[in-house]
Amino acid sequence: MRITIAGTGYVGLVTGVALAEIGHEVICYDIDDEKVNRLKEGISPIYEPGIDQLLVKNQLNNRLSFSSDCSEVYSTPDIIMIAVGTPEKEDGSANLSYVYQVAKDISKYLNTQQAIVVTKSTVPVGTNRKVKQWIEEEIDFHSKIHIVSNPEFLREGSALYDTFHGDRIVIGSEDEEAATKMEELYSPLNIPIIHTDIESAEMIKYASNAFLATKISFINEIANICEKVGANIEDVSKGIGMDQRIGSKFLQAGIGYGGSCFPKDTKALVQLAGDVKHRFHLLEAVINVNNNQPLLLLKKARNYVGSFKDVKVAVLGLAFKPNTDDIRESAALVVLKHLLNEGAQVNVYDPIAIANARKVLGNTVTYYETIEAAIKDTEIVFIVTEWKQVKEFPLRNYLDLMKTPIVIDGRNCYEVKEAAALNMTYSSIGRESVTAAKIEIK
Ligand SMILES: NC(=O)c1ccc[n+]([C@@H]2O[C@H](COP(=O)([O-])OP(=O)(O)OC[C@H]3O[C@@H](n4cnc5c(N)ncnc54)[C@H](O)[C@@H]3O)[C@@H](O)[C@H]2O)c1
Ligand SMILES: O=c1ccn([C@@H]2O[C@H](COP(=O)(O)OP(=O)(O)O[C@H]3O[C@H](CO)[C@@H](O)[C@H](O)[C@H]3O)[C@@H](O)[C@H]2O)c(=O)[nH]1
Repeated sequence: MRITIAGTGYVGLVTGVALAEIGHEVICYDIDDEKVNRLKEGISPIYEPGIDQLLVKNQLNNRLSFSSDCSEVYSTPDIIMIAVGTPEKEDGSANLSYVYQVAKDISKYLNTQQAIVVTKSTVPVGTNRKVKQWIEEEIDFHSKIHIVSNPEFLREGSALYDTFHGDRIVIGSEDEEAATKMEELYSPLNIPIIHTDIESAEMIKYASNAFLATKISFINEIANICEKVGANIEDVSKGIGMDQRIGSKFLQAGIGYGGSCFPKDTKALVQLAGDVKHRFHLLEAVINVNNNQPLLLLKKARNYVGSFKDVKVAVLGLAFKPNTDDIRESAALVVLKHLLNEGAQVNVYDPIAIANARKVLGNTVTYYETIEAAIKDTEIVFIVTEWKQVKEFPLRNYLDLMKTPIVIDGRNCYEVKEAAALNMTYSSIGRESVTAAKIEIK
C-alpha cells in the first residue's frame, strides 16, 4: 500500500520505518525542512535503538522517502496517517492546531475519489470526527473521507521493538472497508487487532496512559508510606506484582513519571472529563502525587544540608527515563529548577541527553560526560534517571570522589545495605535511609 505519514517525530518516523520494513511504500512529510533534509541523508532526528539501520535500508530499497512538499504527498495515497504533535495547552487540554493544519493541507491537495485518513496522534475523544469535518468543509470536489482512529502505544527507547511486538493494534472505524484495509496494512506484524468505534479507540489511548500513570503514583504513595513505617518498597512491589491480577510492570517507585506523554495525557483526560461535567477525582490525585514526588527528594536532601545556597551539587541523569535523549517533562528539570532557584552550584551528567538539555538549561549548570567528573568535590548527589552507567557505577566511588558523600537516589539504583556498610549518607525511595556517622559541610 502507498502510505503518507504527516509528522516525522517519534511516532511518524518509527511507524514509517516499520511500515516500509513490512513491505509498504511510505512517504513521510514534515513541515520542518531541516529535519526532512537530514532524514533524506539517513540521519535520524531521534535517538532510538535500531532506527538508523532501518532508515537507511528502506530508503535504499525505495520503500521509504521523505518530503517537505505537501502538494505531492497528499494527492493520491491509499492511506494518510496523522502523527503530528498534540502538546498541552495552558489549561491542560490538547492543542489540536497541528492536526488541524494537516486536515487543511489534505483538503487542499487530495486528488482521489476516496481516502482513508488515520489519526495516530493522541487526540481527545471527538477529534477524528472533527478531522473529517475539517477536511470535508474545504475540499472542492466530491471525495469520500473514511476516518480511522489508530492510537499509538510505543515507548521511547524501545519504539521499534514495541511496534513489531505490540500487545494490540486498535482500529476505531465506522467503515468496514476502511477497517479491513487497516487490518491488511498491519497483517505482517501478527499483532492482535481490536476493532472498536471511533470514540472508544480514542478513549483507549487516554485510558491506557492514565492507568499506567495511576499505577506509578500508587506505588510512589505506597513507597512514601513504606519509609515512615519501616517497610521496603522493593519487596512490597515484588510481593504485590506477583499477583497476576495486578502484574509486576509499572510498579517501580521513584521520582515520578515524566516524558512527552503521561504528564500531558493525564491532564488532557482530566480536561476531557471536565468538558462533559465529570470531575475525574482519581486522576487529579494521580497528577498531584506525581507533582509532589520530586519535591520529596529535595526535602530529603534539605534534612542533611539545610539550604542549597552555594552547595555544590551533582544531578545524575537528565532524560525522563533511560535509553532516550528526550528531556520533555523530565523530573530532572523540576529538581534542577529548585536547586538553581535556591542558589546551588549544579553539575549535571547524562550519557546522551546533554545536547537537548543545553537548549533548555543553557549555561545555568555545568555539563559532564562522565559520572566521575560530575560528582568530584560535590557535597550532594541526586540520582534522577536510572541509567545503566549510573547503576553500574560503584557506590564506593562516591565516597572517594565527593567532598561529603550524601547520595539522594530517586531511582533506587543501589542497595541500602551497601551504603550502610560504606558508612555513607544514602537516602532512596520507599526504603530505610542511612546516615554516615559524621557529616560535615564546610
Ligand atoms: N513520543 C511518543 O512516545 C508517543 C507515543 C505514542 C503516541 N504519541 C502521540 O503521537 C503524537 C506525536 O508525538 P511525537 O512524540 O512523535 O511528536 P514530535 O513532537 O516528536 O513530532 C511531531 C512532528 O510533527 C511535525 N509537524 C508539525 N506540524 C506538522 C504538519 N502540519 N505537517 C507535517 N508535520 C508536522 C513537527 O515538525 C514534528 O517533527 C502526539 O499526539 C503524541 O502524544 C507519542
Ligand atoms: O514503573 C515505572 C514505570 C515508568 N516510570 C516512569 O514513567 C515515565 C514514562 O515511562 P514509559 O511509559 O516507559 O515511557 P514513554 O515513552 O513515555 O511511554 C508511555 O507513553 C507513550 C506515549 O503515549 C505510550 O505510547 C506508551 O505506551 C507509554 O508507556 C518515565 O518517566 C518513567 O521513569 C516509573 O516511574 N515507574
